[in-house]
Amino acid sequence: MLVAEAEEKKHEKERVVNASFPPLKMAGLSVQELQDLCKDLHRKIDVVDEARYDMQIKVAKNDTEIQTLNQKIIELKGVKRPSLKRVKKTTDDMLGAYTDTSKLMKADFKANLKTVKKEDEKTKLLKMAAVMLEKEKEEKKHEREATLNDKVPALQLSGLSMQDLQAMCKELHHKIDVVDEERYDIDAKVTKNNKEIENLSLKIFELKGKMKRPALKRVKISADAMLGALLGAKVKESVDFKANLKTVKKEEEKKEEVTDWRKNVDAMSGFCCFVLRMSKYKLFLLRHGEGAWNKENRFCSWVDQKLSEDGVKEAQDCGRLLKEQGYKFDLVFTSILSRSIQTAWLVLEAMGQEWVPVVKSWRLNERHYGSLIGLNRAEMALQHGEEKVKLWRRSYDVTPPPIDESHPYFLEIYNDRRYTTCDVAKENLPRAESLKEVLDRLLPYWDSTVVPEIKNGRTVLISAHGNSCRALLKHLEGISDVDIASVTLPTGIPVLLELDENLKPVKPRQLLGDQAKIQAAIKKVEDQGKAKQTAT
Ligand SMILES: O=C(OP(=O)(O)O)[C@H](O)COP(=O)(O)O
Repeated sequence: MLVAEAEEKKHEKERVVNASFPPLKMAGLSVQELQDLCKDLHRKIDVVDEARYDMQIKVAKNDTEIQTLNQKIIELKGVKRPSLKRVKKTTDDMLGAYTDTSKLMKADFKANLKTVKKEDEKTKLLKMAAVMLEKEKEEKKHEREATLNDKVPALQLSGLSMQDLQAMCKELHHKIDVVDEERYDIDAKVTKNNKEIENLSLKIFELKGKMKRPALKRVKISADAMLGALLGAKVKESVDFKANLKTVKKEEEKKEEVTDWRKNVDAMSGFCCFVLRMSKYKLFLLRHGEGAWNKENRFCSWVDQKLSEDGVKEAQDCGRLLKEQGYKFDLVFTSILSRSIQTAWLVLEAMGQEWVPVVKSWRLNERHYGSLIGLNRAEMALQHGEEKVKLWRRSYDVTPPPIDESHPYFLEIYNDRRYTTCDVAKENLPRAESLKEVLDRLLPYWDSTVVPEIKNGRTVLISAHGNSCRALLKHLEGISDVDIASVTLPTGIPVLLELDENLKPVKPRQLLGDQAKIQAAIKKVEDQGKAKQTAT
């Protein structure tokens, strides 16, 4: 069976590599055409070689991460790691160590930082560490360029005969195959490593014990509705029977709190009240196109993933649709995560409105999922049950356990230079958030920065994330804490809100595009929390 599997993998590899670079056809080509072919093949080697190089770096990074996670598991299982030696060092010694790269690897930041008492000394050290990291990044960049140039030297075509050119084409074509095969193998290793990291993270999560049980929300619900639910009638999944049974004391408690503006509207006989209020402003909310981790069904949150190929297409389609419908933007707001910025750029490009200013703020970032970051939703559902995953994902005021320094993505997030540019100090940035906490950090920005622009008559696009957009929708539409759980936004679909002079919606939100496809996309996002599937 193992042999058969290996054979199958070999064929798959050959199929993929051959499909990317079909056999060489040189018959009947002129000298000029052969030269062009050489250039084209040379460029392709560059592209494949760059991809190969980047993946190799990722493999090295993943290997280190796997080692760290394994170590963490050993620790959590109770086998003690030899304790770090807390060397008392003066600030000057430490600064010396940081400027001397040979000593840098040995410096134990955590232990030493604790010994440095004065705040200004700590700041000095952190600044030095930031400079070092920046320098290291630059060095890596140069190393990458040098390695790639070595591997694929510049093309020399002048003075070559037709025969020479044909030989060179063959050589280059062969080289592409070699590099592409290497790239394929490394790609397979990256996938394997990612899976392993995911499993190890899950194991750590398990070992750290069960998550804090979220406080149950006491929803007042009528006795009839509860009986209906018990008898199988369609009710909201978020209903908590135990809590409800305790709250239902008398039949008079049938009165349901209605804070959702749409319910108020229904209560006032349908849409009649909309026509009484004029639509003054149009506001567009957009959850970015599909990101790499949306595809892998992992909680992405503050990890900076780029758009997947499908995500790029979604953003471009969104821009084309908005253009077709004649919309024009004056200002775009994004988070400081690449996937929302990339989406804004692609939308503007597809609309031919690249000149429109784009303003970024961490306050539009995705909800901080704390220690859940990086974990696979379907696997979490398998371990903890779908209901629990739904609570973590959709309840309004449940905060997941915070991310801590041992989390595999902690440093990647908090060492990122972008978080030194925020309007709050890095140490005060969230370590985990409920949707409520997202709204709490988003509202001051909305009120102080976005609202004045809208009221000045600017048509605004907010290119952000599933949960930052949901938080804003909750605020604008007055959706209740309970009902917000059933609001799901698919990626790459623009949401149009028409607002009156007080920025209150005058009609239901419109998700623009093919409605059947939108419904299917919403279902796909909801199903991400189901145990059955592991990736989309
Ligand atoms: O990164 C995320 O959202 P995003 O793709 O909108 O940026 C979250 O992981 C979304 O997860 P959720 O749909 O389970 O709330």
